[in-house]
Amino acid sequence: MSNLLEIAGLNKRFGGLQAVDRCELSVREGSITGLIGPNGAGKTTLFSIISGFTKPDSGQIRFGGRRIEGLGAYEVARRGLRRTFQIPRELKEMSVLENLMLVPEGQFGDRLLSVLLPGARVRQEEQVNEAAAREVLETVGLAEKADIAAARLSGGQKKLLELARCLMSRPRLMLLDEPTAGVNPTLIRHLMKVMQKVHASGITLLIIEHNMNVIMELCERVVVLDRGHVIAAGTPAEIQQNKQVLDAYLGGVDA
Ligand SMILES: Nc1ncnc2c1ncn2[C@@H]1O[C@H](COP(=O)(O)OP(=O)(O)OP(=O)(O)O)[C@@H](O)[C@H]1O
Repeated sequence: MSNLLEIAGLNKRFGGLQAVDRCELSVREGSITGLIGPNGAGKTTLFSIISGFTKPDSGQIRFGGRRIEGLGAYEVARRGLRRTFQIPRELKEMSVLENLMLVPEGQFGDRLLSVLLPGARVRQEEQVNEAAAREVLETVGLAEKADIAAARLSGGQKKLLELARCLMSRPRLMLLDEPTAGVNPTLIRHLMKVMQKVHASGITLLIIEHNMNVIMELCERVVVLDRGHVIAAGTPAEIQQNKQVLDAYLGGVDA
């Protein structure tokens, strides 16, 4: 299996803090890869850099064989790489369905050109968009909530909506930032099934997760970050027994 994402020598400093430090990481096409590490290890910063929200100081990122470091978030997303956020970013007053329908880019209806086009074409595109949004809601199990305001969803349901928004554009690679954090155990089970379904549909997943049960069950490969640097990579079983990984976690616990 070839690598869909390859990161080499990546660095990012915030003032006196080296948040990402000579980071080397790869994600195989078609895999579910876990990204773990103690609090403050640099996981979210790494996601922000990969997805074009934060500029790295140096280093290379290849996605599908092409360099993407330094591209903006819009351009990275257009190439098929999307991320979710730890804290869901739904538009609260809009319905769940509308939240999804806003995602696709380059719709005729959005462009100035649409003023010049017959309305029927815009309406036809809206219908296609709505059908796609309903299908995504079906996939994540939110179909019954389509018409309620996003603000009325529970915390766990907002996590599902965040994932659904990411799914709307059918990316090649999805970066999921703590998809199960703050979610009750029943909904965690459901979220895991959704992630497996998304993966089975052909999307590669890189997941930041603190819940080790989720990592162990979902991921075929786990990468461990500590102080911005990758200290280990391997199967979940290998990682569980890695002394350097245990030390990294215990090092963060106050005696
Ligand atoms: N914009 C920023 N400015 C300054 N420091 C930052 C910024 N973003 C992150 N940091 C710092 O960089 C370090 C890495 O943070 P990051 O959020 O990437 O870690 P993390 O591994 O995702 O942590 P957690 O598991 O707690 O979410 C932390 O010390 C954090 O305080």
